[in-house]
Amino acid sequence: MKSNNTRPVPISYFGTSLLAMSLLNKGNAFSEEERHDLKLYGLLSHTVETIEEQAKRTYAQYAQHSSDIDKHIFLRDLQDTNETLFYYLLRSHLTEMLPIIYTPVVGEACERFSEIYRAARGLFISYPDRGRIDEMLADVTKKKVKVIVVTDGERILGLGDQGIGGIGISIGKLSLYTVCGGVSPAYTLPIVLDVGTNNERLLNDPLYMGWKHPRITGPEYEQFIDSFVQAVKLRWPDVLLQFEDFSQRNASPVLNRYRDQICCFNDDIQGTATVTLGTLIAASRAVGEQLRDQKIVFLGAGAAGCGIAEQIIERMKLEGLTEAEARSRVFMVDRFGLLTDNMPNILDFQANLAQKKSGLAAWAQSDEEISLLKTVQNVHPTVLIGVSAQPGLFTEEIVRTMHSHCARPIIMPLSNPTSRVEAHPIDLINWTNGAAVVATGSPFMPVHFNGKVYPIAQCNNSYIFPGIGLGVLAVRARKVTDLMLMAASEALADLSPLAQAHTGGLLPDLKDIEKVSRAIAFKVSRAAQASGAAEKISDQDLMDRIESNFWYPQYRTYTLKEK
Ligand SMILES: O=C([O-])CC(=O)C(=O)O
Ligand SMILES: [Mg+2]
Repeated sequence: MKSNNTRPVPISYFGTSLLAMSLLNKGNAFSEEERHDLKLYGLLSHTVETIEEQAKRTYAQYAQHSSDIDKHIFLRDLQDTNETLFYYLLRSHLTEMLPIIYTPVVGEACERFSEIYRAARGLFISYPDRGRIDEMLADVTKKKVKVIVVTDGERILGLGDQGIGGIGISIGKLSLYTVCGGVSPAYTLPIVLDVGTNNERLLNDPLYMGWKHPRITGPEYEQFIDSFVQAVKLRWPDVLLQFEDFSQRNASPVLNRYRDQICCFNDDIQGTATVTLGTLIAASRAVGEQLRDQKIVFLGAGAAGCGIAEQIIERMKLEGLTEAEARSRVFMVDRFGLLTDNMPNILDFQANLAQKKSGLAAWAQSDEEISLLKTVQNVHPTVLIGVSAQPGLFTEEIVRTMHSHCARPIIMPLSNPTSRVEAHPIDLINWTNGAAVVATGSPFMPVHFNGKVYPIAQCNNSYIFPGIGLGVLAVRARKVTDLMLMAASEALADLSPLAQAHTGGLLPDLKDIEKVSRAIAFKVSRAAQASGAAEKISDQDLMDRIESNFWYPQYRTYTLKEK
């Protein structure tokens, strides 16, 4: 690990209040000199420890918990006590602990938020307090907030409305900004907008800690979101604002309203699209083709699915197809069947993705809804993507049918968490006799089949947003443009072991995630400059900026600030 700036940091906290500051606390790692200077004598036991020693003890404590949710609670406690140690531990056991602090276990933590609640973290901005948002933002003691993840908790992963429990996902995502993308935890802020909940279980739960009221909607909701965004702009004009897990109904309108007003993106629409596109470019290369050669069927035509589809179409155009050619290769199926232009109630963001019924062959001409199976039987897709949040819908029949027309089908059941996955990788590998190229949204163990080991790529936004954050911070980008997202996909695809060397995983190993984030940050920054969203600087300066922005979990030396 390289090192952060090593100069002693003057701080104004000492004694018990210093130990209570999770960003500054070092526990028994405070040196003799610091103990003296910062009035810690007697508050700590004799032995001065290194972070390695502390991490050994902490890992042993972690390992004593048998359930995943208890492990999650333990790690969150550590995060609230000593953030440097938390990130040190996480970084040392990333593959093991990422699923605990993030997808899938974070889903359960959101569902059970009020039950497992320990200590305050982040900001809760509730609708009844709408007149005081400026004041609430002023209560944040962090001097510089550079990345915010905000949710209104209405569509947490595939788990629906979790009310204020949604802040769990904001916390989890920001932990990844730090451990994967080197964004200092001192610069991050999780926020939940409490606009009520329609989850009956929460409304009837005496322990629920949020505003017990049905969700506000329509103009009241819009006005509230607007007050929030304007207050953020005023308080932290250069912040990167990540919208997370808003409902399908609100995600696109909110993004469209604010994407030119503040540096922001929607992780579920754009982050998912970016990582999926990167994975698909890599998968196409792995089977010796380009993306333009693929025929793609989606199950799930929500904001996330349509966001991915549009990004794929943009890329196919860059690879030389016309818009019409690209659109003719992408098919969206949702619970009403294949999306066609004669259907009533097509949503705005779906309209351009509906196939022209008149342009399809006889199989699509009856008035009945066209099922996923029927679509696969007739379209002969080479790529199948699941973003339906409905488990098990990629059935054996569908997968075998797909494989009968395509030697190396690319199959991506992306729904999260694990309980929502459209098919399990082991089945996909079995049903296709080992031929499928598989990527999932949640983490899965490698599959052993016929004496071979198949690593399962986790096509999750976590490959992308930390790198985007690092890049945006490095060049202080004013916007997140489509060009920047496209650059992030390409950077990821270029690092695919399977595409490069025809062996190994489709996506880079998690142990290389810092390298991946740096590479993405570099290309994203370049694209920001090319889009006019950031000042131009030389490659060397850019690399220096990325490196100097990268925070490592190491203790700094403190001295008491002179009054
Ligand atoms: O958090 C994840 O694992 C991916 C994501 O954004 C979602 O499913 O909403
Ligand atoms: Mg999400």
